[in-house]
Amino acid sequence: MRPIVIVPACTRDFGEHPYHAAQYKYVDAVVLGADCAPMILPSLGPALDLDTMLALCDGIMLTGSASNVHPSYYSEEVLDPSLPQDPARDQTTLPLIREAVKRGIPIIAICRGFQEMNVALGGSLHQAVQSVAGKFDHRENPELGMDEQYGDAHNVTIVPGGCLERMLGMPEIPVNSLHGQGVNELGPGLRVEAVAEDGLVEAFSVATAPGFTLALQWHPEWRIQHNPYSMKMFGAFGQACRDYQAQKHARQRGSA
Ligand SMILES: N[C@@H](CCC(=O)NCCCC(=O)O)C(=O)O
Repeated sequence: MRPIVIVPACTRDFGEHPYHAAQYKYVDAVVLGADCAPMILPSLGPALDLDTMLALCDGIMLTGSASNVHPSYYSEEVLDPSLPQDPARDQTTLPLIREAVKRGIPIIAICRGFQEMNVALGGSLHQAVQSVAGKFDHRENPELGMDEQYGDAHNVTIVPGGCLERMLGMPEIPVNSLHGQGVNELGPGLRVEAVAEDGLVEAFSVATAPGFTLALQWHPEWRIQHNPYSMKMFGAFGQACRDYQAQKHARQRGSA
């Protein structure tokens, strides 16, 4: 059986009705990149039976989203109220992340997922990176086509000795960039794995976590099979999910 990877949904309105939604490319990446079985998790917030869902899963993928993590979670006021938020997703993923890290459940986090992981674990964000002295504008140009928006935008330097360097074996890789927010303070116990040319943190892992953790500001899920770096990262995540699943089944047999 393939490991089950839960993918927390965003809340989106389609017509008059709110939906729990996840984009195809993230769900596809779990299959094509990690060879795992994706399961979209409704963003029920406090109504979610966290214990049951975490007992079911063998991994978690936190997706990107146009919505921002509410800044009250890192003690700030909303800077730009015109930008979208997703309180239901915040109320679902922030406690989910803390509990999953504690249990050693493998996590891969992308863009908004990267940001909510940092906030969940005690960090803070720049609400508008482009307004920070010395930082580039990391947003995509919405007037361009999708292939250009998700094309290479800048390089990231891979920090020597980290898990990302072990996965990729490269000192630097090109990445895409579609975000207006970014890491300000990194949460305690988080390890920088890659930085952009302007010094912005672009990847981290949880040094104190018992399990696999990899959080990426860029989008490896985009046309994943055409990007060898993305396939290596998702391959490592998938293997971590298989290892976690085997250990969980061994524990269950041991207690049977
Ligand atoms: N809203 C945050 C995170 C941006 C993000 O996740 N962008 C990707 C949205 C589209 C997709 O999922 O591919 C920010 O602006 O920093």
